[in-house]
Amino acid sequence: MEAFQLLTRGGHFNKSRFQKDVQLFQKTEPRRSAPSVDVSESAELPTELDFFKYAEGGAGPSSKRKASASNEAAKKKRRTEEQAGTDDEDADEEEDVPEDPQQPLQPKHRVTTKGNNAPVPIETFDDLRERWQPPAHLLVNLAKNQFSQPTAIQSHCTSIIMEGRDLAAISPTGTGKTLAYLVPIITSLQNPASGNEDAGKGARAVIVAPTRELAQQIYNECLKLTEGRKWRIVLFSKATANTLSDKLARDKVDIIIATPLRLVACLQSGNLELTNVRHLVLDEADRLLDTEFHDQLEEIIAACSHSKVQKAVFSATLPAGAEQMALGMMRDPIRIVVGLKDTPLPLISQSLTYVADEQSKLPSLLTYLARPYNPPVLIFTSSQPRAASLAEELVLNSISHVDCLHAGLSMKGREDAISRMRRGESWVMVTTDVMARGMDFKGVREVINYDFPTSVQNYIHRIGRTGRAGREGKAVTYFTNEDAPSLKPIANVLLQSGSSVPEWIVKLPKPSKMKRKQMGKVKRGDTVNNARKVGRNDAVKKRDMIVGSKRRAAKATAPKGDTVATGTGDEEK
Ligand SMILES: Nc1ncnc2c1ncn2[C@@H]1O[C@H](COP(=O)(O)OP(=O)(O)OP(=O)(O)O)[C@@H](O)[C@H]1O
Repeated sequence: MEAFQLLTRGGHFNKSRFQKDVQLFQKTEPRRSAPSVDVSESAELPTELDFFKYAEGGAGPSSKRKASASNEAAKKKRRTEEQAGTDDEDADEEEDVPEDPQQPLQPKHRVTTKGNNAPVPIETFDDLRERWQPPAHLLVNLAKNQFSQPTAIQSHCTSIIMEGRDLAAISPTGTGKTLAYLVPIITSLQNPASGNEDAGKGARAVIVAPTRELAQQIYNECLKLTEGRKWRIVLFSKATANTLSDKLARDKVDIIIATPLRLVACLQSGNLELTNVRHLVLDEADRLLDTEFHDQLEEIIAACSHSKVQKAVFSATLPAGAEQMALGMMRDPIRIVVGLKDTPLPLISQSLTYVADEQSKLPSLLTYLARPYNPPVLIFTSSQPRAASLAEELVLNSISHVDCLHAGLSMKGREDAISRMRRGESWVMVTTDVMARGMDFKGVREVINYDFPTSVQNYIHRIGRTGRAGREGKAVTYFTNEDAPSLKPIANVLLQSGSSVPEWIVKLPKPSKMKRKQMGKVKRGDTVNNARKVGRNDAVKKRDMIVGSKRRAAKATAPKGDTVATGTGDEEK
């Protein structure tokens, strides 16, 4: 009877009487995968992270206070620098450059200029009209696209390019660098004093970008600004390269927008001359000046042989080596930096999330996506197979509107994915670094670095896909035990741009040169879910067994002397 009562109506269990037994049951279950820890919120070193033996100092309550103090100090330092216009990294270089009293105050970002006789920047697009008489349709198109005021980089670059000066421009992601060169180029090509007389003798401006997607985006911006007027703007592809084999057709071209490979292929085939080029722009210059593109860039630069060719490089990041290379190919250049070099805008709230190991990333991401988030989210992985694998996993886990874009897709596949993203049909876009630079999707509110970035620059460009054109954004970066040696430089970027970092990360020693070189070289599998890989391996084994047993059966029944086909399962498929 007592047992029946217990089973049907339940019984009272005296917890205080059986306290010891209760404690036994209160022990937490071991977890299948390590939990993720958003370390930006917590100043203490989580116990799971004790493997960072080199994290100096304890993580008691006092260190918590210190952590917030150091974060606060970093924020304060940044505020002071922004107000006073000092830049640690650039301080030495700037010493002999007096502040130009004629420069208008930039409302949001300080601007540092280096070089002889930097021209006075424009304050409004009306200034552009008064000083250089741009084509009327350009001003109409600016207004039509709600570009009412130039951004800081546009104010400065417009007058620098209009005055015929070579230029290295560094400005944070999403601050309008594309228009900073397109507006003055369109103005100057229309202007009799600066290039109009050479019209009809071949391309007068060449804009080079590292990816096809970015070249396409620049082309679209160019079309917006030139609408209503017959400009011949060419986005280089195999098809246009064929059209340009006709000299009459190519002489009419005004502006070429291309990736280095396509351009060089056309130059080498003898179907293109760049001798009439007045403006050569390298967008994402540090990427273009990388070893991968180096030879092609040299060829393009050599082909732009006009005595008055003006060179300009643009990027949100320009490491010292790339900057030296860029300035080395210029005449009396002006270097301009908006904000702090290699620092994202504080509009992007950044955080680091500890995920222990590769296998814990997927559960962490699924937990993240199970909570309310702001679509579209851009998720960066380190390789094409990983991007495809992660997208597949998300779909299998019922995440809605998942999309994938990487360079391994067909051209049509890539274009379609970009269009879906622009139409707002993709809520979760899984991608690779092909999307890390330059791509402008205004609506991207969150970026997740599923795989740790390969360098500080890579980090800045990836997270710069959000927080564009004055909007706020959020960036989350997963890190595993293996990423530990690369954590410090990224944490410094967070601090520099006003996001908080716990004390134990701040205290990590600066990685050695060798460790820095190894950044981004962590080996990761092609699939993001090993369990599924095991499933696949089993399937392959099963298939091979069936093939083997069929072969044996065929051999047994075959009349003596007949040969039986042998081979691997793949061949039989
Ligand atoms: N003057 C302006 N007024 C308002 N919006 C602008 C202005 N100039 C550019 N924008 C918008 O700002 C966004 C970012 O511009 P853009 O892509 O040129 O940035 P970027 O600095 O080149 O970024 P990245 O470093 O990522 O390449 C775009 O959506 C663009 O339309």
